Amino acid sequence: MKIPSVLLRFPHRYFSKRTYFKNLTFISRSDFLCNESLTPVHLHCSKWICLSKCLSRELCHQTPPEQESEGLSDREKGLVDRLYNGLVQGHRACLAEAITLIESTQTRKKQVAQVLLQKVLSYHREQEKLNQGKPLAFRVGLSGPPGAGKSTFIECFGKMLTERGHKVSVLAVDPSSSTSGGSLLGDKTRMTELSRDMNAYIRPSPTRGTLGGVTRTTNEAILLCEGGGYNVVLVETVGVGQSEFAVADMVDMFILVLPPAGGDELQGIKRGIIEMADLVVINKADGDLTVPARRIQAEYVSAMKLLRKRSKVWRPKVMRISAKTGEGISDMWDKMTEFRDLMLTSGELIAKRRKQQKVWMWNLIQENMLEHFRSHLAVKDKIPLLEEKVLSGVLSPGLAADLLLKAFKDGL
Ligand SMILES: Nc1nc2c(ncn2[C@@H]2O[C@H](COP(=O)(O)OP(=O)(O)OP(=O)(O)O)[C@@H](O)[C@H]2O)c(=O)[nH]1
Repeated sequence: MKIPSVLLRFPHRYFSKRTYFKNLTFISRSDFLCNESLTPVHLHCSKWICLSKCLSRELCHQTPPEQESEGLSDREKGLVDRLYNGLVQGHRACLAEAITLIESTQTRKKQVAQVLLQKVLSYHREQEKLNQGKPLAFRVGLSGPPGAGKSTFIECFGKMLTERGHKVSVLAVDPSSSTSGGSLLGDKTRMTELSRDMNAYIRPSPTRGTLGGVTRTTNEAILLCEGGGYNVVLVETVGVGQSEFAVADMVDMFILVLPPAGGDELQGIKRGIIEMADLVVINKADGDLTVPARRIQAEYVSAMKLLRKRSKVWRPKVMRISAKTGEGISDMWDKMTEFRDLMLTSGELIAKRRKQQKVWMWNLIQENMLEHFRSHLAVKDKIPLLEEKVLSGVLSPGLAADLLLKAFKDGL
């Protein structure tokens, strides 16, 4: 059954009792009237009709998510149900617990987490169908060197969005935290006001060490945040490693935040990151830094003209903002929504997300295969010995790899 032009709306744009109407689906009155099969009406006002979620599930012919929990114990099923229900009702504590579950490295917990994720995915699919196939949330990657003002920016930007009725989640990707023992990002003390805002959720760094692990949990955390009703998901990463390349592969729009500093001070920033940016913002364009900010903006505008075109409908832009005074932040959001709308109407956004799903799948395969290889009985004991021989120059890396791969294949 096809429902024409079903719209998901932020209820509080139309009604004042925000919490009461949360998670209800609104369709326009004309669409309601031309579809005889839609009967259970919970609420009705001049322009919009409200349907309950259970009705929308029936309409989408989804497999009941209950079927996905086969194989779990009653306790585990109870946990999945509790987290799922809490999540879709927008409880932050359940979202936090669900993300902790997907970050777990224990095999059993990983299985439970996957069941929860499947349920959230089914919920997503049905909500997106009701939204005419349009994504429910805007996924934005944010990167920049330490000290560029990312947290000051997120605090200011996030507050502006929540005041406008959006729900914002901030996820920090920081693989360095596991090696250095300290976290560069995701520290809630850096965004004190936003972390107290009930319509914002800030998640500290993932705890799994490898970039692959972090990528996986961040991708899954994005889905959970969206399931929790967050319609703007910011993924923050520090722009001096590999993580921002991974983040660019999970978001709709990638933004680079730079300080008004010249080439020498930005040596840590890799050229590749600039190529990936859909928007470059020069922060701290206030006071004495206004003039240097203007100069850097002009430099980036001309440099970016030389970059390969990645989209048919969008040329990367360079803007000036001040996270301290808030100047330019609203214009920046306008540019971001312009980007999203153009990408959506041209079909590029959906194509990008599809491609990202494939990249994600292969990343997971790569990560798991390597883990499987390293722990396989046929090679596990040989690895240290062959590594030693490569280090001492007795064996070439190529030959050592061939020997290990052969042992692995023979042992399958
Ligand atoms: N003048 C001015 N200073 C700013 C602005 N934004 C941030 N700062 C200052 O720049 C410094 C670094 O800001 P942060 O927001 O901590 O920068 P960050 O990119 O999150 O840095 P890390 O926490 O090191 O990753 C702080 O002293 C801020 O007060 C701005 O718009 N104008």
